[in-house]
Amino acid sequence: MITQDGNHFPQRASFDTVVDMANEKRRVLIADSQLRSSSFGIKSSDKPEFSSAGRGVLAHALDESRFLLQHAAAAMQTLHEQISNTHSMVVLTSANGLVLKSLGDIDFLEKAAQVALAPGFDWSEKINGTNAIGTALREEQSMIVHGGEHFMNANKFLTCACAPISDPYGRLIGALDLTSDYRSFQQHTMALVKMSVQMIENHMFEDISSKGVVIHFHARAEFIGTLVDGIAVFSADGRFLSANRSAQFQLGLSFNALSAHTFSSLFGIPMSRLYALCRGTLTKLHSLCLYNGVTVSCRVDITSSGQFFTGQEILPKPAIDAASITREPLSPSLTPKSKLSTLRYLDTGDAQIAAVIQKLRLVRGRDIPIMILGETGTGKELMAQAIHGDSERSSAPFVCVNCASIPESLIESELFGYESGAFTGAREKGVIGKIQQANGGTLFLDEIGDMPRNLQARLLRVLQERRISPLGAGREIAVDISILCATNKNLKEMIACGEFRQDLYYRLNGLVVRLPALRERTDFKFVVSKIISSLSTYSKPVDLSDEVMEMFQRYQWPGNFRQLHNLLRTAVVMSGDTGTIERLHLPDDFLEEIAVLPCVDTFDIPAVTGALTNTKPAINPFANVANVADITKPAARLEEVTTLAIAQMLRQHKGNVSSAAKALGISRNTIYRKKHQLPADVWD
Ligand SMILES: Nc1ncnc2c1ncn2[C@@H]1O[C@H](COP(=O)(O)OP(=O)(O)OP(=O)(O)O)[C@@H](O)[C@H]1O
Repeated sequence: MITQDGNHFPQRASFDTVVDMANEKRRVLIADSQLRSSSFGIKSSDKPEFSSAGRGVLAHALDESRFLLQHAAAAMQTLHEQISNTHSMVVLTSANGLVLKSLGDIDFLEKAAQVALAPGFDWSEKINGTNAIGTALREEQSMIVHGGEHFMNANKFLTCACAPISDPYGRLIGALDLTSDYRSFQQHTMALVKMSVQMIENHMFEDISSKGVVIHFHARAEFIGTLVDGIAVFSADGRFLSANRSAQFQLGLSFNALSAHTFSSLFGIPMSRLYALCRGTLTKLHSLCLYNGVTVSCRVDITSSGQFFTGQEILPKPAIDAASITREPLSPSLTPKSKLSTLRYLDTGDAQIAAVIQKLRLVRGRDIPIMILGETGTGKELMAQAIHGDSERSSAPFVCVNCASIPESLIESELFGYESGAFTGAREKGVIGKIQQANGGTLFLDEIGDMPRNLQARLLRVLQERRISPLGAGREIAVDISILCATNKNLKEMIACGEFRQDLYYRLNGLVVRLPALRERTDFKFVVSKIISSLSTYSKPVDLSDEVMEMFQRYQWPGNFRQLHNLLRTAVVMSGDTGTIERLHLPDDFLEEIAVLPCVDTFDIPAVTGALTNTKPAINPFANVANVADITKPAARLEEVTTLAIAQMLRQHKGNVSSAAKALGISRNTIYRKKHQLPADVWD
């Protein structure tokens, strides 16, 4: 028998025997780790070396871990909410043990700061000796390290449970850890961490699902679509691509062992038979027999284009999708020409978006550089992917360079690449730069406004001459790329201040399109329902209560789609089987912000008023605030409105934070967070 951790146990071991073996195994692993720690030259009395890795290293690690961070955010938040007020912290690290993100209780955060659980600190065994993060990463299995089991005395007040995280290709990419004061040790902590890791790993399948045939399976049909759903992905011709933890567990094979298998060797039928079985019945469950004799229920996700989906996409599926699936044979040999437009997926009923898509279609195939403008999270990158997906270049690479997240010192080598020995520390074989990687396809320069000034000239040359010279190469390489870029900065202002080259600007802006902010979109309700249905594909449909929809429409969504997506992801999980997202499923910080907004009948929000006419106004927290007229100007920004309301209430309560917070229905912390923005007279 193989557990979900990959541990091997004899088939007929009793439960007690299994527990004893697990404990014994943990003791052995801790003892091994203690020996390793000594061999690293660390002493238990040493003060931990808690010098932060530095902004450059952290920025690089954050950039490299974007995929992990993106998929871990919601699970971390949910775990954090589950353990709030238990003096604990949730910590996400890279595969090297560098803390990328931590969430925790304020009181414990202060204590934890002394042992540096903040981003940028290194918890590998080499630095910290035996500890759950370092040891779990070293052993590639979940670990509890409790109190005195920590190698360093300074860490002995902690109890930590950590589980490693693998990407859909079976590569270790990080770890999730829950750390508390050792006195608050809970038996179920490890289970919570493992469940969160399973959520993160399953969520990552969104990204790989478009690359193959996705099989969801479980011996119990009702578990399909839940956390323990087995997910395995195969290429169109049946080669194994990926499997989540539950699939590995059910199949009794590790990721590496599965790599030698095919669909038919595991599920007992050839791929062509699967296609025939699924024709016209994609949502139906099929019964298949695994190679080990276990019968499982399966659901298969396949798209008409020979590409496949998990149902987790955020984009609407056009009605013809389903129809063509039932009509056409699901043959892997379909040519890219039958591919549905990806731009069309983004056209969800907003007039501004429709106009943008129309313009983009007019320049399709002309390799005209396109500049996408819009606030953060408005979908610029998604639009860039859609432009590429609709172009003749769609079978070649789409390479994204985020100019803001690459440290300035690395951006040149990242873009242009280098040859072996180009500089000290360069990799032996050299590195192919992103521009060359995009050859034949599309290079997307995200956050172009953050491109360092000295590299702007080099980039301009590439755009003019379509040639690059990698560092240390002494030769030029021709490249054939289509250029897209995006920014939320005002490049014209940057040009006026001398921060952005005018000639580069004109090279990049063959066509400029601006994406509307979420609050301006007239298809708001539609996109909300689309996102919800993508998030709740496997459970029963989820709705928003009228009250929540009213709040959503009143809110300004400074983080746009990204913020909406994250909020809904957690809300869908929290709403469980109730089928409706209610106020109690929304995060406190959102409720606090919405509480200080005037209700809809006092505010004129252009894009949503039409949709709001029949909605119930929320209780207006401004009812007691003097001088409401100041803050109800349509142009007032969310941040200003919030600050002004807090200032007015503080004046009214003579600087008493508790009373003002109570009157506004927000927490004292929210007021303290805004302290630096408040005028001095509010405290008098
Ligand atoms: N039309 C849409 N419908 C649903 N979700 C969307 C839509 N557009 C974007 N998203 C989601 O919102 C998130 C942010 O999108 P994206 O990264 O494309 O935005 P961006 O404008 O490039 O952000 P930034 O400026 O911060 O880089 C992603 O998770 C994306 O899937």
